[in-house]
Amino acid sequence: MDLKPNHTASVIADPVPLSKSRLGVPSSLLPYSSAAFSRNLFLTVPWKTGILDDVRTSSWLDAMKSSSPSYKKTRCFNNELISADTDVAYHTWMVKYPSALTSFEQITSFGKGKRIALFLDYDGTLSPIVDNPDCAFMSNDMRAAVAKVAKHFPTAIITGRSRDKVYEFVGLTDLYYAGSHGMDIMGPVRQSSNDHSNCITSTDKQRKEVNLFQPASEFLPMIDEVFNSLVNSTKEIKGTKVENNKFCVSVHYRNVDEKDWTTVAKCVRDVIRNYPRLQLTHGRKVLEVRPVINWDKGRAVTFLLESLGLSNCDDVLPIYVGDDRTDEDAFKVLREGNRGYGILVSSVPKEESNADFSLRDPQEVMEFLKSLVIWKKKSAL
Ligand SMILES: O=P(O)(O)OC[C@H]1O[C@H](O[C@H]2O[C@H](CO)[C@@H](O)[C@H](O)[C@H]2O)[C@H](O)[C@@H](O)[C@@H]1O
Repeated sequence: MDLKPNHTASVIADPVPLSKSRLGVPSSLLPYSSAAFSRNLFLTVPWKTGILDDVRTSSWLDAMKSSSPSYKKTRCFNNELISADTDVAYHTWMVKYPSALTSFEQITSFGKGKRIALFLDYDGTLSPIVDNPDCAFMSNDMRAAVAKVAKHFPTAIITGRSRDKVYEFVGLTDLYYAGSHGMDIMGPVRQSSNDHSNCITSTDKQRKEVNLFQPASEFLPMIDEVFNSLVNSTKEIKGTKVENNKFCVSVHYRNVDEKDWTTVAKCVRDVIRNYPRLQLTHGRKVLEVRPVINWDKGRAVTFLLESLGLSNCDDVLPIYVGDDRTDEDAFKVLREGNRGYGILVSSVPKEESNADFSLRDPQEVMEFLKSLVIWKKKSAL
């Protein structure tokens, strides 16, 4: 792994045991699952009422625990520790979500004569999961692969991180970036994007004209306030890290002793109970506080396709690669109406996904990106 010098970040696999709930999360805790979509961007969250709070906290804990290893790690494979049981389960799971590498011909034969648009998640997809979120560097090889693929296909990174932070990690200019789970999009200038309020024309770091779309801009002061409260309320819990992702806040508990997870959950609950317009979602050992608006990574994909002039075209094949629960919104958008392919990155079996294919880890993601470039070059001959 080609990590930046002076940082020794160990790569972590996040086995999620299969359970009755979807992707290991009680369905009530999935993003937007209990929320009715309103006509505008704002949603109501019926479960945020006082009497349910204690129950909620224990559900939060269930969800937090569901992302921790529950079986013995026995063997090393591809830099990851996995169990023999998981290995069998993984191969069974792959029948439903076949490898995008072994299915490469199927993907490209469908993509023949079509314009491919690529959407890539960052953490766990382009960079391995590591203990310290500030050290989640992508390798130089991966950076080169992303740079090459972006020369051949319109490519966007869609991440839960702040847009500035992910740009700092990726450092490539030929891409589009959507931060804060799609709530902060810097994309190409297109007339159609102007239909959206909160969309302004701006310039990027290269002084190129771009469209900036921030549907949750009014939440900025609230998010800052909540970030400060969470930093303060969790400061005594060893290992907690609170990250300001501009339009959302991440509370990491990866490095917190499991006996203190209840305390983390309580701190978050106690802060957000004062903010009915904020909601909680779960990621990989992280609690994420975000505005209650009808916007997610799926909406960001639709928005970017529109901005690129690639929506409602039969000759376009969007491909989204991601590893997390929030990526399911994007997989769903592509699955509905057979618009494109979703590829779930996971080295362990997960529950039902809207993805079509899988890749084991960022290394395989890189192979997939390289294969796309080779295929594109060959088909141009
Ligand atoms: O949408 P993504 O690009 O996948 O971002 C989701 C969250 O990723 C980061 O946290 C995760 O990766 C960290 C580094 O490997 C890891 O330490 C943490 O446990 C993971 O949850 C990021 O720090 C979050 O802000 C993002 O929301």
